[in-house]
Amino acid sequence: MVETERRGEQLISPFTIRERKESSMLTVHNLHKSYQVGKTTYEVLKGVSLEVGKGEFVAVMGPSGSGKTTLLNCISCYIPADSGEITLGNRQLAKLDETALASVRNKQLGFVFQDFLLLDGLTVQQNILLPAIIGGTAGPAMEQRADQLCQVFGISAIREKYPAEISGGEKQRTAVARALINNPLLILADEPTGNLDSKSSRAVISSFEQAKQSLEATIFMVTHDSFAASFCDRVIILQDGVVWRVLEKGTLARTTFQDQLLDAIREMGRE
Ligand SMILES: Nc1ncnc2c1ncn2[C@@H]1O[C@H](COP(=O)(O)OP(=O)(O)OP(=O)(O)O)[C@@H](O)[C@H]1O
Repeated sequence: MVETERRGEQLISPFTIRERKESSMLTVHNLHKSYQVGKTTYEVLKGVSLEVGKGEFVAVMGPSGSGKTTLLNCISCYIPADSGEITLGNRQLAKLDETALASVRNKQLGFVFQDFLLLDGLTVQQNILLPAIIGGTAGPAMEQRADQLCQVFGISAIREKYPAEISGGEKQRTAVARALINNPLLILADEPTGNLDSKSSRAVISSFEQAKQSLEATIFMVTHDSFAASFCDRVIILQDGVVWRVLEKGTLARTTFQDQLLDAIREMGRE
């Protein structure tokens, strides 16, 4: 019998997820995660299943406390899930030891954080090379890749400058270039437009679009921002630790897709 689970209005079949695995960069299957606070156990992820295909730009939205950051932290290998499967490329994360997980974090994942976390004492080029330096792969080939990334993101002219000497938009593009230096399987972005005005948010999203188009990057972004999410191929909405709905952009205009997202969020609030 084919096992299915009803999550809000969405019917999820584990077999649908497995069938699509061939082109998947990330597969999350029936993920559970609880936190223990004193004697109380809080179940935060209650069976999350989702899939991100190679070259897709996917957002996760949902109300505060719905489990978005917890999900991201499990995928990032920062916290262990209680049960379920996370597969990155063709590797199941639960089967890896600490050393292998550290290597996945450094070489196969790229991170973009809300405040970008550039190191003030390093130039733009050195910041971009940082994951390669940490991973022990820095050298002429990586320096060449850093130069290529600077070209892709239009920051070649400022590569010898320090973060204090460049604009906010240039910092954001540097952070996205850094996330791509190791040619990761997946970029994980946690509220990358969270503290930004609309012009700077657009700059971040343009960097992701550029990464997707020029470098076939796969991007998984947690956001509260329907404007940022409306540029994505797909938006996964979490509610109370489960996938409530998945919206596909398809051929819709960005503004129409954003309206659909806002309608869905309003509908969720009425339930
Ligand atoms: N380390 C922890 N220990 C105990 N409870 C936690 C811990 N981290 C998160 N939680 C709880 O788990 C729930 C989900 O948190 P999470 O940060 O994943 O939600 P979120 O959807 O990212 O929220 P937000 O949009 O506000 O960032 C919340 O109720 C939170 O208080």
